[in-house]
Amino acid sequence: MLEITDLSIAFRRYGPLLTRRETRMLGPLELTLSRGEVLAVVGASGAGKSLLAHAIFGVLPGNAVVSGALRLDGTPLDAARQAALCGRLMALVPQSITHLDPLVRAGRQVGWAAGRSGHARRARHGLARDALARFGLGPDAARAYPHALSGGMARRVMLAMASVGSADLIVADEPTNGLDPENAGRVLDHLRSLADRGRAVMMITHDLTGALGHADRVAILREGQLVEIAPATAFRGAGEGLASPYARALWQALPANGFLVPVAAS
Ligand SMILES: Nc1ncnc2c1ncn2[C@@H]1O[C@H](COP(=O)(O)OP(=O)(O)OP(=O)(O)O)[C@@H](O)[C@H]1O
Ligand code: NI
Repeated sequence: MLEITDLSIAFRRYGPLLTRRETRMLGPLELTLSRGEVLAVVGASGAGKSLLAHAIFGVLPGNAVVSGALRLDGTPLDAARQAALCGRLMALVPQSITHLDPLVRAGRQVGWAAGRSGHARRARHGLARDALARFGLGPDAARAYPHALSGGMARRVMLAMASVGSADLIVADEPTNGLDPENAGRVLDHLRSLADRGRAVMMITHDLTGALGHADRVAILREGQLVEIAPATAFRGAGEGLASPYARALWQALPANGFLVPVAAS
């Protein structure tokens, strides 16, 4: 469904005497995402995970220089199409909870998202209520303004917004940050069920263990480079099924695998 070819992102900086420099932060990389699939994107802080998400939605800052090609269902995904499809055919769960409108009650914002995705006005309220309930939020949360929500509650409101419509492509940037294990499990299960119903899900996370139980494939980013894309089933044993030393080191460093210090990483 989504094809990313030769994608690079650099940032323009101005140096002394009006010199201009570009620093590459991501890529070049290739990535595909199919319907029915959960692709986890894993990497350390600063690896470029959010940049990848923002490139797909066309919401990078003005000093970003993007090259490469994105295609959605075989058609180029250019800026006009990104703007037209965002919140309809494709939905982003942003990493930062500041994306909620501070002046609007949470339930109403989920209702707006339902409206943007094409639902009739009279259906929005019920859809918003159901979407919030899926993530364990009741009427009190729906009535609250964002400042009165905890970080984890705000994140669940954003998840409800992204899943209230019928987006075919859902990109969730750190969807379980700030959530307790029960709610985190609920979120991962719901993302999995969206894929099982034929959507394509990209799940960005620091949490390799949480991702493995729910993802089909895992893409590993390191300092802007795509180190490896491995099936989730390759993360077992001593990581013999993984091609790169870095992926093996990440796997071996997990608590369940004995906290091996990733000395082998290169
Ligand atoms: N507007 C910007 N201008 C310059 N550099 C930027 C900008 N936005 C991001 N970067 C740089 O790009 C790199 C990747 O950032 P990104 O937000 O994608 O990381 P991340 O993998 O999502 O990290 P985290 O897990 O902390 O969210 C970082 O080094 C960051 O400093
Ligand atoms: Ni990020």
